[in-house]
Amino acid sequence: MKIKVNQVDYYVKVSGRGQPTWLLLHGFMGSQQDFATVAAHLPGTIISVDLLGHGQSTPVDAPECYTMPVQAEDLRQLLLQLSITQPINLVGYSMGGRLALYFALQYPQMLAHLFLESCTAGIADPKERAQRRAHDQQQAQQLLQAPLVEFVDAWEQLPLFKSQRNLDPAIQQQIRQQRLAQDPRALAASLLGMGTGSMPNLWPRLANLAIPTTLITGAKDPKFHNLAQKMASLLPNNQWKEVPTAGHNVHAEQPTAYVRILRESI
Ligand SMILES: C=C(O[C@H]1C=C[C@H](C(=O)CCC(=O)O)[C@@H](C(=O)O)[C@@H]1O)C(=O)O
Repeated sequence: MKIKVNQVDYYVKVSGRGQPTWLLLHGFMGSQQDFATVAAHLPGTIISVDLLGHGQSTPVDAPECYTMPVQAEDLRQLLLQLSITQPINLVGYSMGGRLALYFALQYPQMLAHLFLESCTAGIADPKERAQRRAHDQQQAQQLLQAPLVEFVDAWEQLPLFKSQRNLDPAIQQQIRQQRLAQDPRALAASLLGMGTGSMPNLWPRLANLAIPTTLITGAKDPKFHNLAQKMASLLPNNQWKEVPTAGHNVHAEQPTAYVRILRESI
């Protein structure tokens, strides 16, 4: 179904019923389809959303619409429109994890449990942050000037996704087709508006996040293993679950282990 929030039509899929309630946030170039397998094996009510500019939600090419404050407020209003009044379990993967972390810091009263899969709290060092922002801007320009297929081809070669080559070819193709179906203008705006180089530095705020938090990483993703290790040292109420045979996208590579972590953590 489509839910209008601040002139944006968000595509939302609601499955199951009763408690607990889950909200699942996909990653960059993803959609609610990413979590279809996971959603089918969770108890209660599962809300999957196509984030702004992704999937079937309105493609907007204004970067200022993609900032974390705007997107987190949109998600808050979306939950209110769905009459969600009980604290929910919020699950975010990669870009969706960065947004989930920001949402948790802004609206802690709305959450029962926070799950952060393969994500970061931003970049604290100003020089590193500027370098990343420049990289995000360069990638945004490529999205605007070159065929999307060239961007997707390069993206698939990132070290984070090397372990995905062990996936069933049909699943690999599904992930690829989902990326190719995105609106490149919206993807560029997303990178500029809330890319890792643009998002607020949330590291100083982690010590104040009292919500039970579960960090999830794949052992074949050293970069985000190290980020999770640093987050685990700062979050006051957390557990860290690492899946030995997975890379960056744990839920796609090891869905059974992933669902077990979610179900056993709440
Ligand atoms: C490449 C890096 O950063 C990107 C990697 C993962 C994030 C993501 O959402 C990937 C989704 C997917 O393709 O499965 C993405 C993000 O958080 O927006 C990052 O830009 C890196 O080395 O940090």
